[in-house]
Amino acid sequence: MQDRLPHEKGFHVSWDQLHRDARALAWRLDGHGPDPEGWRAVVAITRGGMAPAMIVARELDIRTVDTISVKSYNHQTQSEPRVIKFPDMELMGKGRGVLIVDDLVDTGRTLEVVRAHLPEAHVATVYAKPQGRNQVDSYITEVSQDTWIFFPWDMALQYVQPYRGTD
Ligand SMILES: O=P(O)(O)OC[C@H]1O[C@H](OP(=O)(O)OP(=O)(O)O)[C@H](O)[C@@H]1O
Ligand code: HPA
Ligand SMILES: [Mg+2]
Repeated sequence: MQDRLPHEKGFHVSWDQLHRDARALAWRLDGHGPDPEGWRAVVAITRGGMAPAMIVARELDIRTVDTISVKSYNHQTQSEPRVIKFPDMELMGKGRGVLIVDDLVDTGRTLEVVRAHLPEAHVATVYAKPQGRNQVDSYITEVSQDTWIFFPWDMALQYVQPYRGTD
């Protein structure tokens, strides 16, 4: 993470906001599957995609939920991202009718690798940055490239000094 920071701006997402945005994503996807019976499975990109994927699967009544895991770093040196855990590929096929869900797209490198294995799947993220936006079929909110998105699972409530400090 060190090499991704500092970003100029921070976009802090609460659990409540994430829930609303993931629901909005589900509603947007409803009825837009390639087949009349609707989306047949959700594949979450671990780990950040798991919370939004659960919310999307719940809203759209999809019971087949699987995961894909992509490793971008080898110890501390950056390497080509590769899949280290696949979903059930017999079930997923080329991805037709499958929703791939992640929390966000940044550079798009993660999605590029995932798409190569499930080329017919629909890729949906809750948030998107411009550099990776063309790797995503559906998203809810765009933030600028120099914004770091802070997710609720990476944050905690803590005391802050009043704006007008006391001496
Ligand atoms: O578009 P990219 O530049 O590839 O970045 C986006 C990916 O990076 C983050 O995951 P990360 O690899 O940090 O793992 P995590 O989900 O386990 O936190 C995020 O959850 C996306 O999956
Ligand atoms: O903006 C971000 N926030 C959290 N994780 C990330 N992984 C890549 N970009 C981001
Ligand atoms: Mg991730």
